[in-house]
Amino acid sequence: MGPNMSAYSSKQQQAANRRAYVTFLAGDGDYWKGVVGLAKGLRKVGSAYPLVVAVLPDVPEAHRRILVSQGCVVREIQPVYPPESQTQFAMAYYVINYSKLRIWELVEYERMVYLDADIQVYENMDHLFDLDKGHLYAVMDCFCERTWSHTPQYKLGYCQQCPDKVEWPEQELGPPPPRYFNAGMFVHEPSLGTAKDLLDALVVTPPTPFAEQDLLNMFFRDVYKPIPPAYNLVLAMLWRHPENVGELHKVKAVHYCAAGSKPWRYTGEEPNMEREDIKMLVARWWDIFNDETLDYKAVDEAMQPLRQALAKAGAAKYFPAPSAA
Ligand SMILES: O=c1ccn([C@@H]2O[C@H](COP(=O)(O)OP(=O)(O)O[C@H]3O[C@H](CO)[C@H](O)[C@H](O)[C@H]3O)[C@@H](O)[C@H]2O)c(=O)[nH]1
Ligand SMILES: O[C@H]1[C@H](O)[C@@H](O)[C@H](O)[C@@H](O)[C@H]1O
Ligand SMILES: [Mn+2]
Repeated sequence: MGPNMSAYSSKQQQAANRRAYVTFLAGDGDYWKGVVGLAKGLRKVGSAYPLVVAVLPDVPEAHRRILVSQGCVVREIQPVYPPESQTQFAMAYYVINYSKLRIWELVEYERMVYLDADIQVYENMDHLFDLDKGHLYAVMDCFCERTWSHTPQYKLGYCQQCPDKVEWPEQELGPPPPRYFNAGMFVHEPSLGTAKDLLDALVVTPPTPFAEQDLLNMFFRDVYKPIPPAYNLVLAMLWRHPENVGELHKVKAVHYCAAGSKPWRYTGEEPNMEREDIKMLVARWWDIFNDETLDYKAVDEAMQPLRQALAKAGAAKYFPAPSAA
């Protein structure tokens, strides 16, 4: 390798070092299992970038140690609280998700892909880091589940996934609601300026049922760019809008967000949970979680620069993660 080439690749390397997946972990419950599953899933698809876990102070030391032993980069963040209000969140615990706003403060990274702990990645999606800067990329949500029952969309049976099926009554309600993303997955650029603006916006914005998801939708309205549902398959899409899902085996990331679908709590009892596709997706999650060959080994770390270089050169498919072999 000539001197120019090595200078080039070290520059590439520096850029790669400033990219990471990031997830969020709060409390001493069982969501750490989701994070472990995600870390192993990212390894299985040969992702070139680390998984940062933004943890709240209430995550026990024992859980943090498990995450580190799985190769995660653990970063403690301080909780963020919304202004006081009588708001009923769609799920009572959504209030803790305001702390997700802290991930804009992780400025040692220039580009991050945020993933909820209840997401599993089944296909490599490292190319998301190459998208044009200046936008927030995420998948459009679906308004058809009961969690949306407080909204005019739900009451009318209007969903942005099929806007022509039930027409929005523009005469009565004005223009249709702007495109709305699910905040379980998005591509963002950390920035202290944006982080401050988000926290300032929070102070003057009354809390609403979908907590930080609503706030992020308002804040990024003008720079939001939708990406295909395959990057964050909200499970309800399977029974609400199957025509928008495409082939299940081509889906890159599955979001186990429907009531009763978290794999580590799955009983099959809630509505739709007895579906064959759901059972298959839950089993697929467990296969990865239980696969010891996907456990982190320090040798993976040593391979990272090589994997990144090959991924850049488009050779990722010829070079699967060694642990997945
Ligand atoms: O006790 C908990 C609860 C949640 N989380 C973290 O918070 C994330 C969000 O919680 P859920 O995945 O249970 O929430 P949903 O997917 O049902 O909710 C959706 O709406 C939320 C509104 O607050 C968020 O925007 C969330 O990212 C979006 O996918 C989890 O994945 C996990 O990363 C924890 O660590 N511990
Ligand atoms: O964030 C929520 C959550 O993930 C719900 O489970 C889903 O029904 C909604 O569509 C979504 O907006
Ligand atoms: Mn989720």
